[in-house]
Amino acid sequence: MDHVLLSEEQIREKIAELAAAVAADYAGREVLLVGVLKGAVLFMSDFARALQLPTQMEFMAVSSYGSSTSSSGVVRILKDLDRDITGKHVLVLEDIIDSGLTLSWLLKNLGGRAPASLEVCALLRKPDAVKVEVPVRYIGFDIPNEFVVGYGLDYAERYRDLPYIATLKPEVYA
Ligand SMILES: O=P(O)(O)OC[C@H]1O[C@H](OP(=O)(O)OP(=O)(O)O)[C@H](O)[C@@H]1O
Ligand code: HPA
Ligand SMILES: [Mg+2]
Repeated sequence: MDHVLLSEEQIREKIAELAAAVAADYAGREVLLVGVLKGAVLFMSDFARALQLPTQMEFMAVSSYGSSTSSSGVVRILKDLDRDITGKHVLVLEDIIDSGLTLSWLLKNLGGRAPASLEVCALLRKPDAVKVEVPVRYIGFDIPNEFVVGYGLDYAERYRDLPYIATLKPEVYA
């Protein structure tokens, strides 16, 4: 680990803010949260509890990084949604937008399934790494273009369990 970028408390406060914004915007509607596995699993679990609205949860697993620190650009569906989202208000929960390739692909894919609405809530975004612009309604933190781990984010499947977000020493992946 290099240094802690976002503490447990900073993450908790930000999730409360995001959940309040979503609750205000979606009042009176039922939201279908779609978590993108595996990275978004901790975010999904904390966000769903903070959100004071009736929600349902679905998960989709896609992978473009494998054990590398840069996106291959090739997105594979490892697990699809279990049900139809036609007519649903879908809010996609992502842990991070790095190149934007995963989300851009996912939004096209989900958009083709006729949801009533489709928005994104991402905890982290790296503005300097973006290769494709993706329309994102809710953003937690803009972070520097460094590889980060923790709070769901992995390097070669490790560190997802950390309760905070930290940068990884470059020599670990160089
Ligand atoms: O904007 P991008 O450059 O596409 O990167 C973001 C995506 O990469 C990570 O997933 P990963 O493929 O590592 O799968 P994982 O969540 O199972 O770790 C992350 O969880 C996002 O889904
Ligand atoms: O910085 C990152 N860390 C972990 N996983 C990731 N997937 C995209 N960017 C990252
Ligand atoms: Mg990963």
